[in-house]
Amino acid sequence: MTTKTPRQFFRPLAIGAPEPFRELPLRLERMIHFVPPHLEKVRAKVGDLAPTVDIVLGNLEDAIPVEAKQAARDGFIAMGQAVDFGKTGLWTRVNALNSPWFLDDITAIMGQIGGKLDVVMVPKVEGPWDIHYVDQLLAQFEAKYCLPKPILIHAILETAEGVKNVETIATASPRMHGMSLGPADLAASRAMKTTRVGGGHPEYKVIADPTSDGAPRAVAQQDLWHYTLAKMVDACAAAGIKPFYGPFGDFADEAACEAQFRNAFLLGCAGAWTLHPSQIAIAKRVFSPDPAEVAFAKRILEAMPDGSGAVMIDGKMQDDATWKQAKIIVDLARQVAARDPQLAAHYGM
Ligand SMILES: CC(=O)SCCNC(=O)CCNC(=O)[C@H](O)C(C)(C)COP(=O)(O)OP(=O)(O)OC[C@H]1O[C@@H](n2cnc3c(N)ncnc32)[C@H](O)[C@@H]1OP(=O)(O)O
Ligand SMILES: O=CC(=O)O
Ligand SMILES: [Mg+2]
Repeated sequence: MTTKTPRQFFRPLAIGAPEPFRELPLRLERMIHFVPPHLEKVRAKVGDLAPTVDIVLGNLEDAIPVEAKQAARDGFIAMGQAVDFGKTGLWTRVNALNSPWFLDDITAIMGQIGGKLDVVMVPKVEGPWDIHYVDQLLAQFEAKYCLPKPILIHAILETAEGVKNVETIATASPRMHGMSLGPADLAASRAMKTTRVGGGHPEYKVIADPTSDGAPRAVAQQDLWHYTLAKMVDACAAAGIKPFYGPFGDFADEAACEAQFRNAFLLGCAGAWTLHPSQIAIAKRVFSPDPAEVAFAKRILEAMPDGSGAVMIDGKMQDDATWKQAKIIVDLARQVAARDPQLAAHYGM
């Protein structure tokens, strides 16, 4: 595939548009909280909700009824204008590029709250061509409305073709913020035989060989999403952008939601989507590092002030590589501590 030269890659795509970021802004993004903005009752509480989450996202795509598409767009704009989001990110998930609503979504939002918007989440991204189109369009709106900072793009990985092209999507533009796994649409795209929004399936398992005594055979459920999540994490990490787990639809099963989120956290994800207020505490718990892990990581950094050599701590060998792992945990804890005084106390920061 033909790619731009490095200098061209970082050039604004419209005269008067701001320079693309060379590095992503450093932001704590443990949960992307989805708000249905066509519902006045929910919108009215966004001012109280905003300080309790890292990102508020106004959802315009799936889950918004066709007859409420316009109300959702208008509601998101009204909410964006009315609320002071402070340090909380303001995102929107626009309708898909092939839908009758995308162009009006982006035109209205950029014209009215482009200056407050941080990230546009683009669903059903199939390849870099989708990112290039949105990239150019955003640059034109940024120029038209003299916006001082670039708006970032977050892609949802939720089609088989998108998964095939994940690496070229991740590197399509300096505007790329990150990517979320969309297990519901991806399941449909792959013709998986499930009816769930994320999580495991009891029938996706391996079974031990039969034994001569006929004892019950051990069975272990496998993770349906491991392959895709790992592929996405590598593509994002290599491109210097952020991977996220997406939605977990069974609100009543908090333990399964927590397990899904924790697998994503351990594998390298920065956060996950929260679809219901009950999932906010789960995401906060999972995507803020464990205080005991932070304490151990601090001991590694203290034992190896310049990050080199080898030392033993509690019988375990530490070297440059564990120092780097420890630094990731301590840096994240610092970000969390700056936002959450209670966790700051637990971390001793
Ligand atoms: C596969 C995908 O694309 S996933 C992404 C798309 N899906 C979404 O965005 C769904 C977002 N969530 C929602 O729309 C709602 O949670 C629903 C419609 C699924 C369920 O809503 P309800 O039936 O009202 O749930 P429930 O009765 O448990 O809600 C409890 C309270 O939380 C509020 N609430 C529910 N979800 C949210 C939310 N996402 N954000 C803020 N408040 C919410 C309700 O309004 C209700 O408030 P009240 O006590 O003042 O009446
Ligand atoms: O949009 C999310 C999904 O899982 O589909
Ligand atoms: Mg989807």
